[in-house]
Amino acid sequence: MFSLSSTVQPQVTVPLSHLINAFHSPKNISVSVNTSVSPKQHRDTVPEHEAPSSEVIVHPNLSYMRKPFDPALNLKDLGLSELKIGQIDKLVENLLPGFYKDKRVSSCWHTSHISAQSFFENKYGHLDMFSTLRSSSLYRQHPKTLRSICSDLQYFPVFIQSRGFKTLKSRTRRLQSTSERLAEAQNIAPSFVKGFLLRDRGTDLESLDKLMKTKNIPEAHQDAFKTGFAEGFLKAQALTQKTNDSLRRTRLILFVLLLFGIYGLLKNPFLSVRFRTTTGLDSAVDPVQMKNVTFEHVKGVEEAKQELQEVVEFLKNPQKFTVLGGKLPKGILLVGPPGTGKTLLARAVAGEADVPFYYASGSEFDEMFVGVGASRIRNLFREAKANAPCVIFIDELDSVGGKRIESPMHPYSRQTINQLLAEMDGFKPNEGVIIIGATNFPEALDNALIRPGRFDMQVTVPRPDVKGRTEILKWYLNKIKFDKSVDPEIIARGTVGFSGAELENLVNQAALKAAVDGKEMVTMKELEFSKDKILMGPERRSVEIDNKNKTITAYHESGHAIIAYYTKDAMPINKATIMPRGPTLGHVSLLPENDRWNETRAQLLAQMDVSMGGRVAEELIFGTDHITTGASSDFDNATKIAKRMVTKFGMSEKLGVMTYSDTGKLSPETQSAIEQEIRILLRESYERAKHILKTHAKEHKNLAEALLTYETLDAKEIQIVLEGKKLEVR
Ligand SMILES: Nc1ncnc2c1ncn2[C@@H]1O[C@H](COP(=O)(O)OP(=O)(O)OP(=O)(O)O)[C@@H](O)[C@H]1O
Ligand SMILES: [Zn+2]
Repeated sequence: MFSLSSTVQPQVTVPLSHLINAFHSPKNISVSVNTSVSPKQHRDTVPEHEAPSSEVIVHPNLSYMRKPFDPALNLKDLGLSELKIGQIDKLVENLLPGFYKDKRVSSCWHTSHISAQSFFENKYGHLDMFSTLRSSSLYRQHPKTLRSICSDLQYFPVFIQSRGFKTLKSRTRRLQSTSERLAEAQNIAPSFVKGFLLRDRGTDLESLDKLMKTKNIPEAHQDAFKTGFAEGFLKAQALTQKTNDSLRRTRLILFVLLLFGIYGLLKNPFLSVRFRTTTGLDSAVDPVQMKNVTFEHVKGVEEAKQELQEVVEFLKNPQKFTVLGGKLPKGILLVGPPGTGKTLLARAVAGEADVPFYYASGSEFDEMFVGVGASRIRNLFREAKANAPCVIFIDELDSVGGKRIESPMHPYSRQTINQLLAEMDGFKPNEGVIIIGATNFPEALDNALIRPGRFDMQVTVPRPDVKGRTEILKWYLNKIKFDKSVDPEIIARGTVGFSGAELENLVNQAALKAAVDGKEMVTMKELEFSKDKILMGPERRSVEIDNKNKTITAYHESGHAIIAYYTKDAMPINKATIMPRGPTLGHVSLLPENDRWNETRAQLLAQMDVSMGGRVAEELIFGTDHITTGASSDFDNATKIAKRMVTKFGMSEKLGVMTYSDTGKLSPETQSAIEQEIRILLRESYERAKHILKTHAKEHKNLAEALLTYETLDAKEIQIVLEGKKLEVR
């Protein structure tokens, strides 16, 4: 493996400004108002209502609803943004005499009980007349005249900044003005506030008539002026209607929620507990019928399945078992690493016996409130007993039944454990309730829990062996489309230590990769790809590696490969690549023929030699001055093996068949003897690797060149190159 040391690791950096732009540009494009209001200011201002300006409409649910941005609707330019509602009334009254009276009455209008200054306000609230004015046809006909009217209006005594940034201060100031206050009052404030806000409205305006006269709007155009207003009105009306509808809806929802809250409070003063109790418990005591999951679905854990088989028989017919006086365990503890199928097994037990399955996670019972965890346990068991025979499954049993000292973090854990113990003691073996607990740390469990009569049967669910992994891979491969050439066993051999869940993920990722690449079927290539991805992190195709580093990596990796190929006890090669992945620039993967339960001295030495191959290659090809940092993890690996050989496996003649566990506590002589032995093993290994690479210099060169051309070579291709044959062009 050619590992990247942190000093040379190239980093992909995204300039901060790009990020900022990426986050902000959409907002900036759509609207300029309020984007820079800080969250605090939001909090301070949201209970009130944002003055309806032409761009932003704020709902009480605090979400901003924006009309699509229309650059033509810029009130500020017109000088109309600072207009009072009373002024609008006058304007309309003058422009369209009788307009209010004649207007069609919408079916859902409602009477305000606080009278506003005009009928229009009472009925429609505050409208932004001037945006509608601008969008009307009149504006297009008389842009100049209208603009000057508007600029006159600007000098009316109102001090409202309706665009730009909003501050708390400007907000308060705005509240003292009238038109927006009205709008706010109508939209969100309760009626007594409305009364208060409306009291001091005072608007005495010059009539628009006068204005029109001073601005000399010709007679003939006054009709058009009015029509323009009418058009604008209708548009604005529709908009207000929409806003009001949604406001009403939100208010209704809030009201209902409030009612619920009050009801809860009346029923139980400890509101939060009650809420959590009911919701949490309901979910805990809902049984799931697990007919569809059977032992057939759980692969690679044959022993566990066999042990659980008798539990299934018992659940099918509890009486039959107890007639003879035999006792079945009440509780079964499934012990194993995460993702090995413990939950699946428990479900399969219920499914096989065709009984209800109650699932609960230990962490659900861990409560800050007194008695809640315990009462959940009580409810769970009550439900289960009523529906026996059944299976109760408690995942993460250690988080409820752990040996905890009472800590402030888990104040009532003791109570919860005691409740669990009491419940388990409280029913008879033939009642037909089986409790299955799962844990990754059996040693963390409270001793009281594993006494006879409680969780007294332990079933280990280990990580699958190569046979188990093959079965699991086959099982999940059968759910996707895969090529005939796929050999699950090869993948299984390369995935030592994978759990069932990880293997499922591997197959899934391969399927995704095939889909992304537009393939019709999953092949070995995708499976290998996703295996490497899970083992080593994603490929880093975007990383630009210069030719010099590529060449070094190619020789380094072929060094490993050549040693592996020509050393008798080394594992067979599976693949060599110079594709950067995770923290590495390239790697060679070897595949044990089988899971190795034991390793011989020769095998360990061979592993060390293969590790040395990378650095030796660099030294031989580029010279001592040009060796790189890329071999550090190789040396780690080799040193670990050598150390274990000396201190654990009794494989050093000098130190004999003895183990040395805590090397720090040994005498200085012994320590230095151990160091000496490790050093010798490593040096000899280095020399062996050098010898092989010198002998096969030609093959080494060929392989490195093939890697530079093809980036990745599989076992067969490596063999072809090393036999001196030509690779087929891919
Ligand atoms: N042996 C297996 N056979 C088939 N599928 C498996 C196996 N092990 C795990 N899986 C798959 O992985 C998923 C997760 O496994 P499961 O939740 O049963 O693991 P677990 O041991 O309960 O893990 P945890 O300890 O994290 O709760 C399962 O739903 C299943 O799809
Ligand atoms: Zn290496």
